[in-house]
Amino acid sequence: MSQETNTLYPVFLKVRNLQVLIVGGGNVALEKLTFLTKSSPDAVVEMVAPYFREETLERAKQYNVKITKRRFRKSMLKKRHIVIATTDSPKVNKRVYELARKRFLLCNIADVPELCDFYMGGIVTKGNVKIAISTNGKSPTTAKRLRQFFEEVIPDNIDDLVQNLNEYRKTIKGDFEEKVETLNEFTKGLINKN
Ligand SMILES: C[C@@]1(CC(=O)O)C2=NC(=C\c3[nH]c(c(CCC(=O)O)c3CC(=O)O)Cc3[nH]c(c(CC(=O)O)c3CCC(=O)O)/C=C3\N/C(=C\2)[C@@H](CCC(=O)O)[C@]3(C)CC(=O)O)/[C@H]1CCC(=O)O
Ligand SMILES: NC(=O)c1ccc[n+]([C@@H]2O[C@H](COP(=O)([O-])OP(=O)(O)OC[C@H]3O[C@@H](n4cnc5c(N)ncnc54)[C@H](O)[C@@H]3O)[C@@H](O)[C@H]2O)c1
Repeated sequence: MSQETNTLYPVFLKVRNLQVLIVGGGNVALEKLTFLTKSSPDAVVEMVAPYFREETLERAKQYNVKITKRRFRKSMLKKRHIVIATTDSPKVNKRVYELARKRFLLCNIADVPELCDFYMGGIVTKGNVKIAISTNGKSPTTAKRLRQFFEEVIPDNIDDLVQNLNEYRKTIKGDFEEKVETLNEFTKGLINKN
């Protein structure tokens, strides 16, 4: 039996430097906006839809998200890096996807894996440490449960280790290779109990 492998390549985007458009303002839009801003409160986002849920408007206000109350238009893809479509019209979602592809924009049609250039993942954040989880689009529920599991088991003070090593690395003398060796020697006990 051949085992499937996840070949997606994860990256950690500086969304404060990117222009993100969310098409739609309903339940799914709120869910995507919530996870996006939870992980990246500094994301630069605009939302376009004729109708917005009250909770979406509240969340948007909290995170300086620009609200545009009208139907999606092609011109709204100008000067955009990423577009996420969440409308209840498969036709509109498909159009967003096709226009985005033409412009080489990264596109996610929420909950429609075949119309996604990337997937949103489960995300665990502890200070400077962030873990992103994907099930290759196969089981969002598993991604959510794994996220909850790692939120529990990763100690809140994991960031102290990062901060301390960041300080320590500034004090080490020597060339690049010596520094790498010192840092590796210093931390090897973290994974090898012997
Ligand atoms: C991780 C997370 C992030 C986020 O949403 O930002 C995320 N989905 C989450 C939850 C969730 N979504 C759904 C359920 C109900 C259970 C279920 O239906 O399975 C639950 C669970 C729940 O809510 O309990 C519905 C759903 N989602 C997709 C489909 C279509 C399909 O699978 O074919 C359907 C069916 C729609 C329908 O019935 O029509 C598809 C996608 N959802 C993804 C991401 C991408 C793959 C991620 C991966 O590789 O694992 C992908 C491919 C595209 C995308 O949307 O990016 C977030 C958890 C965040 C957290 O808690 O930390
Ligand atoms: N609610 C869920 O949890 C859920 C789960 C799985 C699948 N879905 C599916 O996802 C889709 C969206 O669900 P929802 O609950 O967010 O719907 P919703 O009715 O809450 O929101 C739909 C949004 O799309 C907007 N919209 C419609 N036409 C538009 C256009 N031309 N341009 C811009 N925006 C437009 C509406 O104004 C509204 O803001 C539906 O097809 C639904 O069946 C929803």
